[in-house]
Amino acid sequence: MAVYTDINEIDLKAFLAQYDAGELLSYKGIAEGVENSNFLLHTSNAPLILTLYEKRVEKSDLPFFLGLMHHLSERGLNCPLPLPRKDGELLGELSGRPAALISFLEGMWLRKPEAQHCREVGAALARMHIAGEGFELTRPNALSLEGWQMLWAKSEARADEVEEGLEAEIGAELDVLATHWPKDLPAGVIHADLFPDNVFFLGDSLSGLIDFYFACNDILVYDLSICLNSWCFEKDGAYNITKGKAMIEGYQSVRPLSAAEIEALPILCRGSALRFFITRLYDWLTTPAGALVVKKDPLEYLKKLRFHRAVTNASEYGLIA
Ligand SMILES: Nc1ncnc2c1ncn2[C@@H]1O[C@H](COP(=O)(O)OP(=O)(O)OP(=O)(O)O)[C@@H](O)[C@H]1O
Ligand SMILES: N[C@@H](CCO)C(=O)O
Repeated sequence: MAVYTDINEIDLKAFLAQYDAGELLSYKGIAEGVENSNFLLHTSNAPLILTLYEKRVEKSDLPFFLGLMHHLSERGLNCPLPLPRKDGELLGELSGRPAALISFLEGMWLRKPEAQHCREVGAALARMHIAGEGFELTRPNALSLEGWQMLWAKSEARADEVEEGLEAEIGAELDVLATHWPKDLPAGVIHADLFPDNVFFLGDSLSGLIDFYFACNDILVYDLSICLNSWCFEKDGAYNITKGKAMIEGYQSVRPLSAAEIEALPILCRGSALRFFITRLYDWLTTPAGALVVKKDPLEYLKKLRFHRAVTNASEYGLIA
């Protein structure tokens, strides 16, 4: 559940008075999500999402995230649009936390995506990469090689509590990734967390992308590797090559991949599997028992990492040369 910070009606009304958002009719906390506190507001104008940014989001990064949503939305990508206050600022404060109002996107996320949905996600991801061109702010990826090393340093001593032998296995994996991580691939703004719960569909049509709070500048095709990891494996841990093929074809229908990007896919998939393994492991070891948030299973990503380690060629993901 993700309402870490509670709000009261008096403060909320005072907050809303800083916007042209209409009169407050009702509000309720949204249980989904793990990072921030989200509320759905009904006003005499349009419905809105109120987000209170919690501890893992750096306040100094918020102009990047909110500015990016504005930039992408202006370029025709369907994503939430931050509402400016009457003084033009996109960011305010409520209950002692940085807070923003963003437009409500219709749709819901798919619990059981099929290959056709993966194709749409691939195409939408590529459209996002193109729409991100020209965005003037930059943000390095805090969760790339260096960030993984930092989180690992805080977790490695207890890793074997989760599975015997992990300390050695992940230490070796980080060394391989540091040595072989690609350096000269096309880069730009990436979403960096485009999991199924961050993509909305209306029926079978993709209606929008949400949750840009890990967005950053990095290798574009690394973003595709994140989507292959989060959309194209089945619950039993098996890679679904039909979904992978559809996703890559969808991506390439908008932004064809270069030979160098294709060649790098297996190592990028290893990196992105490790990224979610490490953040989940850290949360697993540090979230206090009894916290309201549902902890995500790090071992799901360990399995995926092991799968990618055995991949020798991008064709094993369904890519047809
Ligand atoms: N613009 C929006 N329109 C409609 N619903 C939204 C919007 N933004 C967020 N939500 C709702 O709030 C939920 C949580 O949002 P979000 O994924 O951004 O939270 P989070 O705490 O950053 O989560 P996580 O990083 O775990 O995905 C979404 O699943 C969705 O139900
Ligand atoms: N998508 C991430 C969590 C939040 O960003 C995960 O599944 O580990």
